[in-house]
Amino acid sequence: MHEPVLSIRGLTKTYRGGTRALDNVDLDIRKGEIFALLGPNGAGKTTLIGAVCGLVRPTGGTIAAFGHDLARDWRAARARIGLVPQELSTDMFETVRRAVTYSQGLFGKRHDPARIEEILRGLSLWDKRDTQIRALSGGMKRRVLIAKALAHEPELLFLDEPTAGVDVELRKGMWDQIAALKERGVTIILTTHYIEEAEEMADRVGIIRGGRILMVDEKHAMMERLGTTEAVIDLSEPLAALPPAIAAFPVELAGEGMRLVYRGGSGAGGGAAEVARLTQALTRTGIAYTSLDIHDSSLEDIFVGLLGAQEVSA
Ligand SMILES: Nc1ncnc2c1ncn2[C@@H]1O[C@H](COP(=O)(O)OP(=O)(O)OP(=O)(O)O)[C@@H](O)[C@H]1O
Repeated sequence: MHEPVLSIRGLTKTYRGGTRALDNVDLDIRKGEIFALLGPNGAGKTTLIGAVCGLVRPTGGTIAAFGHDLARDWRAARARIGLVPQELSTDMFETVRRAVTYSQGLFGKRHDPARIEEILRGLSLWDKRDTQIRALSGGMKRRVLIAKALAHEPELLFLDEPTAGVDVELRKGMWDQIAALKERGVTIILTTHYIEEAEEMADRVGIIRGGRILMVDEKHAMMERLGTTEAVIDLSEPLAALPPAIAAFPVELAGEGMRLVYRGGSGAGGGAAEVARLTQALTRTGIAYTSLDIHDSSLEDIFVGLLGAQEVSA
């Protein structure tokens, strides 16, 4: 495997007052991937990003980015990292172009107006280049944040809740922009509590809660390993009991004998393939059915199952 672009070991952060926001976090990020860090409010996502971007001073552990130890060689690493924070805190009276130009110079890059034009055009902000940021819509302000983060051409980009509170259309637009960055070879770490976002975008998913990483895996592997398939089969005639050939499947009889409910793992051997075998067994046993409805659990179901429904909606 390639050397990871980011390598975190034993990272711990205890805030003054005693809140342990990160608790012995180990994480490796691969070059070119989109990694989604998924967790409920207060899980430690922003603290983790802050520690890598030099905004939060860790209490313990090490962080290496592009082979540079952050504690010793911060500037060299930071120059290759971009951060899109949750909110714009400064620059309100600056024009879009001046704010992005300022960001370009922050980490030692030379002023490159052509590159700034390219970034602003790519984010549909070129028409607004001479507008003060305070006069922009919320969606445009978010795009300014992305433009600022891209101005010094980072190879690793953090997006902290990139689509929190934005409408569906804008969210899809953001996803397209993030996908385009990946195409250009940028490694992306995004935090979100929209599971749909992780499901749509991520190559790998890490689940964090209470400052601890509970699980890291390829999104597809996670869905396959932890996912389930449910099928509801409406029968033509009520059944008093399940014949043995049917009872061998993970099924239950419901709806006063008029309905079969299948629940199985969605991984290899289970899921749709097993439901197909079940329907064959029904036909062989002479049990007729009128409808079949099958669906796989989503990443959301898995997430809720892991964390508990209350926490996810918190
Ligand atoms: N500056 C601070 N001082 C003290 N405690 C803090 C500080 N910043 C964060 N915390 C606490 O650390 C924990 C983790 O917070 P963090 O903002 O990293 O979580 P998060 O996963 O980003 O949450 P959200 O999804 O709500 O943004 C929380 O309990 C929070 O209250």
